[in-house]
Amino acid sequence: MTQSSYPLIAFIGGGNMASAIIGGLLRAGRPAESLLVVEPYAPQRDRLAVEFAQLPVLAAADASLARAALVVWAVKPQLFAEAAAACASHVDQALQLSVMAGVRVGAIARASGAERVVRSMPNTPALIGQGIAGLYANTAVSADDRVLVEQVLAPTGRTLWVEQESDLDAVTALSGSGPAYFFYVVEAMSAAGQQMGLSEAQSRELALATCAGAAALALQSGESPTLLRERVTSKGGTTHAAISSLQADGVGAAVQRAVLAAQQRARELGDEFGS
Ligand SMILES: NC(=O)C1=CN([C@@H]2O[C@H](COP(=O)(O)OP(=O)(O)OC[C@H]3O[C@@H](n4cnc5c(N)ncnc54)[C@H](O)[C@@H]3O)[C@@H](O)[C@H]2O)C=CC1
Ligand SMILES: O=C(O)[C@@H]1CCC=N1
Repeated sequence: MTQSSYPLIAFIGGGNMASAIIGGLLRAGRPAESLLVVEPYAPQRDRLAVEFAQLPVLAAADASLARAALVVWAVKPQLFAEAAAACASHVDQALQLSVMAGVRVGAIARASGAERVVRSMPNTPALIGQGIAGLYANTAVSADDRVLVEQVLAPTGRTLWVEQESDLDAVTALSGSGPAYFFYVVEAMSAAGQQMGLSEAQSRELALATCAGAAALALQSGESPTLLRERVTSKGGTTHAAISSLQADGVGAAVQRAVLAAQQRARELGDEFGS
């Protein structure tokens, strides 16, 4: 592909999530000049300049945004309306891709003036190319648009399309917020390691390597987590003692309640920002 044959991608907001996608695209060989970022916060612009040489970054929206085939919304949901007001007159012909939690396609179409909108819900492992992003497209989005979105997100990890926009609230609760649940469990396992006399570094290494290995085993074997758990659990052994303790404390139900609380919050955010 020649440099000029790459459709221009504009990012509104150049923070964590935008950086994860930009880093993936550059690593995959996309030229920096085929990207454009609007980032009003000067220290963040400096960080982008250090991390991504040659990346064109604007301090404010201007008419050059009109060249973008794809506009990626990567601001905090609370700042979307303000950011959209500054960009709408330049971006209304482009395909819109949002990574914002809770802002629904209707609100994005209205504020950007654009017809074609894809909402995505990525997660932070996108930073190392191991994320998973849920995707939802409105009816104006074409098959070619979907392919472009998949290409843009591919370097950050997997993608999964959902048919109902409301399913993105479940995706947000499960995989969007999910890395935090995992870190919470690792924190608790590491604390227990230290309580038993291991050092902080030893505890963390053992907990993280175990979780990474267990996830890789589950993914590669394709076997159910229940079967894999039962295979670790010897009758009358140590795992049985631990799982019995978790069950007595109602940890499984507590995790389910936590995920449903996140889904409820995702719905509330959607209602807040309008449909
Ligand atoms: N952090 C996470 O785990 C996930 C975050 N998200 C979503 O991604 C979005 C971005 O999150 P982060 O990258 O973590 O936030 P961030 O705060 O790192 O990045 C947002 C950037 O937008 C910039 N900004 C503020 N006002 C702007 C404007 N008017 N025009 C252009 N840029 C503006 C800020 O200066 C900041 O650099 C949020 O909507 C969040 O819901 C989605 C999935 C996971
Ligand atoms: O906590 C949040 O609202 C965002 C969405 C998913 C992860 N972080």
